[in-house]
Amino acid sequence: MNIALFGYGKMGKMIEKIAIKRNHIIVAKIDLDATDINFSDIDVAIDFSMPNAAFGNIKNCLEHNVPIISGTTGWLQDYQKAVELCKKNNGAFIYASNFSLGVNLFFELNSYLAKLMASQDQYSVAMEEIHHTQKLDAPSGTAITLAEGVIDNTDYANWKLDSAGDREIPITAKRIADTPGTHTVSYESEVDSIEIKHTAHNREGFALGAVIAAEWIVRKTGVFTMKDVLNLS
Ligand SMILES: NC(=O)C1=CN([C@@H]2O[C@H](COP(=O)(O)OP(=O)(O)OC[C@H]3O[C@@H](n4cnc5c(N)ncnc54)[C@H](O)[C@@H]3O)[C@@H](O)[C@H]2O)C=CC1
Ligand SMILES: O=C(O)C1=N[C@H](C(=O)O)C[C@H](O)C1
Repeated sequence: MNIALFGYGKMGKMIEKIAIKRNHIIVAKIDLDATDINFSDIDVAIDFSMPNAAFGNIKNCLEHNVPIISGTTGWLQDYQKAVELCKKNNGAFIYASNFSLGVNLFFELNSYLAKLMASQDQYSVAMEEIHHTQKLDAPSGTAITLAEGVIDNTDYANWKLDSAGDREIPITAKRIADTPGTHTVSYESEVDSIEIKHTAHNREGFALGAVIAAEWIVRKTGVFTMKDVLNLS
């Protein structure tokens, strides 16, 4: 498969390694706004760029009939516009806040635990995410997806960075050098705590998941999620 990388930073480079190992060809590495991209060569594009660049890259690919996988976080105010563009162009698009298999299993576990806790008013929920110091957005996209998993299954209505009011999930974001991504969901009562935690040891899981999603989406049309790719529920 001919793959174009939008964003050639920490993730772009890791995806390149894994894609080549899986016998794909990297036909373009776009690391800044570019106007001279040869879209006719590209079977699928993978975007791990920056919050202010992702939507433009997704739009560009969809308007040139190139399926696009995006893992960039911090641009979700434009997600619905991307969905509309995909439908209008009869294209193919996946956004995931986290492409690793482990985190996608963790999302399922989080939703299941939230369902169990929905009727247990003595517990209150909180989340913590820890990432490297270069991360631009907070809270992480993964923490937002985890919060949405709780909101969908309980009477929590919203999430908030740091302190939170009634029926709001507080998310703490910590930045510690060289931390690929650690997420904890905890339920506290007066007498005990329940915690679930996912720790990424490196970026390989994110990159492998993105390449698997790119392999999966070719010749499909529609807006998909990692649940579709991994056949979860
Ligand atoms: N969904 C997932 O599984 C994961 C998502 N991420 C997200 O992916 C994004 C990238 O992460 P990293 O590679 O660690 O960041 P990075 O900062 O190492 O790389 C981003 C690259 O994007 C480039 N860039 C800037 N403007 C661009 C444009 N208009 N078009 C193309 N490239 C452009 C920058 O020059 C930079 O090299 C972040 O939003 C991060 O939160 C990171 C890891 C996993
Ligand atoms: O910026 C990162 O590094 C990561 N970003 C994603 C997020 O915001 O959840 C996924 C992963 O945790 C690494």
